[in-house]
Amino acid sequence: MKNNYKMKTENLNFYYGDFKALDDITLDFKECQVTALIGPSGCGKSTFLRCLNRMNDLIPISRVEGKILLDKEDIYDPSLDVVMLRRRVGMVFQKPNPFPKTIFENTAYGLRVNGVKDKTFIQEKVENSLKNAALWDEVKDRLNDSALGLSGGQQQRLCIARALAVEPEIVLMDEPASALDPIATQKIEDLIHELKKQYTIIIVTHSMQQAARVSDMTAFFYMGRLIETDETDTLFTRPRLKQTEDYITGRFG
Ligand SMILES: Nc1ncnc2c1ncn2[C@@H]1O[C@H](COP(=O)(O)OP(=O)(O)OP(=O)(O)O)[C@@H](O)[C@H]1O
Repeated sequence: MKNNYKMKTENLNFYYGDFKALDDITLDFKECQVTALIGPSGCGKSTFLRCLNRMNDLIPISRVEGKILLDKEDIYDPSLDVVMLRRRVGMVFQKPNPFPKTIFENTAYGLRVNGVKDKTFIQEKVENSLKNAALWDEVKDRLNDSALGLSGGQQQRLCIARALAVEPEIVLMDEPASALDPIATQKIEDLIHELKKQYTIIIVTHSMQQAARVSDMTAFFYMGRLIETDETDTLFTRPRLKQTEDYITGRFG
């Protein structure tokens, strides 16, 4: 039987030392949908996102309780291969972070790390990933130039191409457009619309307008708790809780 979710958290708690940053979060993400995580600064959105591909493992004082399922598999199961998890659940960060390498090598990076040697395969993947990230036409004649010479918006699309090259199933995006100008932001938003045909996307955004434009579902966090989640149209027009209404109408946060 097919799951009705691609990924799911069950009663997730997360601690930085004694500080409980996430409190009892149960939330699911459906395949090929975009889910936006919104809420005031410090409410735990990025912490939650980073739990989903175990990026928080790198923080020594951190501790997780509860379950996170990818399909039916618990991603915190000791037998799980974390490198494989991060291949399946890719991530794009707030600030574009290309490596000081060529555009081609940035895109091919994950394939090389995963031991792929076939040159033709790598070339095809690089081209496809750059096309999927809506960057190919702008860079196809300078694939061997440094990625650091690209504009901020181009660098961010390159980081998206790099994430796509290893064929993830889920793409996590932590405020992917917050460092970009309105035109570059629009390109990333258009891209998200295209990508959701193939990928499950979870995006943290500070912009409620952006959440309303790009997402199918929205989850509102406040002080480490999931307050309300619903279809985006419903959450923004008919929130069930006063706290959500106050936030989306700008009365706090
Ligand atoms: N490495 C860390 N060590 C200790 N506390 C942390 C760490 N990272 C985040 N926190 C704390 O956890 C809480 C949640 O932070 P988080 O960055 O997840 O919030 P956020 O909603 O993404 O905020 P913002 O919108 O400002 O990015 C905050 O109180 C923050 O200070």
